[in-house]
Amino acid sequence: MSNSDKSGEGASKWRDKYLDALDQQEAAERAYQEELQILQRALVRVSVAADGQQRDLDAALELLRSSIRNNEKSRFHSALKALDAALLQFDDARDEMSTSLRAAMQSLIVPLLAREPARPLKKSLRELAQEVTRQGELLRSYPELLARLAGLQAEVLAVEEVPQSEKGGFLSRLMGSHQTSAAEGGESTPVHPSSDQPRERLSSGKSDRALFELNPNASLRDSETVSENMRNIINDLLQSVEAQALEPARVSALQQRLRSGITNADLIPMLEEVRDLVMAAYMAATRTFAAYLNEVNLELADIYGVLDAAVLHSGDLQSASDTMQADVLAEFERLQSQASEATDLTQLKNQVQSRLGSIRAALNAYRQRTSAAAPVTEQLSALAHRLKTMESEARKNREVLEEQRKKALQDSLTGLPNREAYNERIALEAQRFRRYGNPLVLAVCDLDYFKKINDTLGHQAGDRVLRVLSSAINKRLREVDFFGRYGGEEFVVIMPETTPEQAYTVLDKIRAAIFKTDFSYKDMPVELSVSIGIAEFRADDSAEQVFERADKALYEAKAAGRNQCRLADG
Ligand SMILES: Nc1nc2c(ncn2[C@@H]2O[C@H](COP(=O)(O)OP(=O)(O)OP(=O)(O)O)[C@@H](O)[C@H]2O)c(=O)[nH]1
Repeated sequence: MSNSDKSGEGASKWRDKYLDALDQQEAAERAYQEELQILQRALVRVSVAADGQQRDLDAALELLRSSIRNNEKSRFHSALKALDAALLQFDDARDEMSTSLRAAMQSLIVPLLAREPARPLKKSLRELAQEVTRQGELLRSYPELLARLAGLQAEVLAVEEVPQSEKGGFLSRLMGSHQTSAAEGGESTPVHPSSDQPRERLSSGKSDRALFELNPNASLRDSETVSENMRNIINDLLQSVEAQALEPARVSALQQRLRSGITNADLIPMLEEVRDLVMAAYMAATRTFAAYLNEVNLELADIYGVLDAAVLHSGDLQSASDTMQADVLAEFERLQSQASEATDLTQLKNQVQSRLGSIRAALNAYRQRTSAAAPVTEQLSALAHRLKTMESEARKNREVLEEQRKKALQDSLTGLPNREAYNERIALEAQRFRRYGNPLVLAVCDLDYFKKINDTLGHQAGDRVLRVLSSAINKRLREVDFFGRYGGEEFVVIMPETTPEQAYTVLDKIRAAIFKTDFSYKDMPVELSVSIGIAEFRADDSAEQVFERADKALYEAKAAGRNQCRLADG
């Protein structure tokens, strides 16, 4: 190849390379322009969304938008600088605002706490104060925090206005009454914090908390409708109650309320009602099943009686079988001895044939004697087999049922009877008290400063404290006393045949013993103490009224410094 050919080839290679590079450059340019446009559009949208927060910020955002719209590069840079400064200012202003909002919220909560509201209300207020400290930096959390504060404030103030006689029992307010009033049951009556029904006020205060427990990201606007998912779950629960044909009117009223759409404000009172219905349905189903098992047991006992008699009457079958076995064995023995004595094969063959004939005859005789009775015997043995299976199934069912019942009435953390078990027992004891008038005492115990234990050592330590405390109290009470976990760090003691003074002596000893207990968690000593409120049953008292008095005495014990017992006022 000549030199000029070589240089022509080299030039064309370089041209191709140059054209390729040019194509790549153009493609990169196009991509860059597209990305730039996307960024500009996004910037404009964000700036529109951020409008209206603050005047300086709005002006900086408008400057930025117009520089983008008119494609003015130099203005774009100065607009970015102005925006930066406005944002810093805005941040400071927002911090200031959240600090002053936080202070304002706390200054609203403190006077409410100073009014010494009932313990559950006090708890809710304290929790709210903590949440304000925790979440107070987020301006968007204020609508929810304010709604909670408004609800609690209404409760505190309204409780003070409602005369004692109209308040209803603490228990019924806390647990939710089993009977709903016409207003409560009304189709679309929204349950609002400002409602003047004491139970509803309390429930709605709890609603907010419970909602957050269900979904920490939940928005708590009372007027928001509840999600379809949640409505379906409630509906499923109602259907399971409906299947038990229990309180059909109440169930269909709830279903109708659900269909017409419920808001967050309605949710918790409704869930409380559904919970009561489901519990009642479960208990009713348990009772029905237990009654059925009882009937099966009685029937089994009857059938066994009949079988026993049949076995007695089948004595002749047994003797037929014995005769047949004896005949067959005798024939075999004869066969054996003849076989050993036989001198030739033909003789042996004849002897075997004759003996086999005898065995066949014995078997035939047995078959004839038993053939008449055979169907009855087979039926009896099939029946016995079926009965055995039924009996073992019934026993298993009984065990499962017993297990379920135990679980439903037991607190899983401490193994103590739970609030449902307390409800059953207190109703029984109150009935006995009304009939016989023997002294009956109810005490409410509450661990002191439990929150501090949880906060400093963690929930696991708290749980261990609850278990230790439960067994420490339980082992010091009599068999006839009832000791259960009412909820959280609160326990209840029912002491039948006991005067308040006797109860005081026993419980104060227990209190002192707990205070002396050396408890430590991971080598850290933890001081434990309890406060106890004690109240006796008086004529015409309901269990709720006595609970309320005991709880009030407990509150006084707490206020007087904790680690003490207090008798409710006469
Ligand atoms: N570890 C644990 N903590 C629980 C349980 N149930 C409730 N608690 C906590 O118990 C604490 C109760 O706190 P508070 O009502 O403020 O009562 P306290 O700190 O004992 O204060 P006083 O009763 O006034 O002496 C809360 O922090 C609850 O979270 C539980 O099952 N396990």
